Amino acid sequence: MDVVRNEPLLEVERLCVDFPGRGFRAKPNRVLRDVSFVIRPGETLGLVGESGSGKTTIGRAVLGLVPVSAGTVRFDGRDITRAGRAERRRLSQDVQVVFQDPYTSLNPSMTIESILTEPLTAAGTDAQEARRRVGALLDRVHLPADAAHRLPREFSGGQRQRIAIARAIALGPRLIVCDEPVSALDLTTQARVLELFTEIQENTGVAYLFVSHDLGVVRHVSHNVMVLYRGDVVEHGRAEQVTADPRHPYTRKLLMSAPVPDPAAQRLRREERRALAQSA
Ligand SMILES: Nc1ncnc2c1ncn2[C@@H]1O[C@H](COP(=O)(O)OP(=O)(O)OP(=O)(O)O)[C@@H](O)[C@H]1O
Repeated sequence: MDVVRNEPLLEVERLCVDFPGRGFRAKPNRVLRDVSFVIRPGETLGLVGESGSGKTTIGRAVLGLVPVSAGTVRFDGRDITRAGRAERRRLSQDVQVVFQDPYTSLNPSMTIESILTEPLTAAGTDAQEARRRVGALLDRVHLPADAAHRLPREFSGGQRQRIAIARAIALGPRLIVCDEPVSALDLTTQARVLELFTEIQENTGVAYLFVSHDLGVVRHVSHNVMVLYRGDVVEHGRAEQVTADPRHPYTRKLLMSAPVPDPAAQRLRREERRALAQSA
């Protein structure tokens, strides 16, 4: 993928996040240490690492959902680390999120039309105009117009994730934090939803911070990849470089555990894993 060269949209510099330690007088637990990266308009940064490495916390820090202990998060040149409620509301038009679980991220009692008009009316769009835009939003995620009057439970996991994507793009954001957006889906559905993310990016120029534990998924959609291990960045570079020529042993391990449908490639991986285990 060609990286769009431009001024940074999101600049995270030496970000540190602490959570309170467990127990009386316990020291705070530092879960992110000096994390720095840049995302330019139209670009995707894939963030990978095993469970507990701090991926979600980075996304939450960008969304202003966790307090930042040190460092800065700049969006469009402005430090948003300590943005107040009014600025956060303004930012919510520019920065949106798609969560992992398509079964819990949509309100089960709301029709798809209500789910999609909610962000629009909250941002001041007239209710009639908001309803008018629903058909176009559904079309952009390849769902039929009659989906508008149905409830989330009538849709499959992949279709629900399409609805969540339609909601995320309703306000024309410039950045979407995608937190494990395909992890709950089967492999075929994953591939289709990843294709949709790419198509939307090509059509709108939106940037993604794409969080996943699966390097195999991340390399399909990312221009750059950052690998996180226990709160530290251990590798950061162009997606092709990180996946073809990983520098860090942890990245190599992640790469070898990524599922591949091709049996010959899987055999090769098994052999590589065995060789690596013997040399360790
Ligand atoms: N609200 C919180 N309070 C205390 N500790 C937290 C909180 N949220 C996360 N943590 C801790 O911070 C660390 C990083 O968690 P985070 O959810 O960012 O990891 P992750 O890489 O996204 O993992 P997963 O893939 O399992 O979601 C973990 O040790 C976790 O237990």
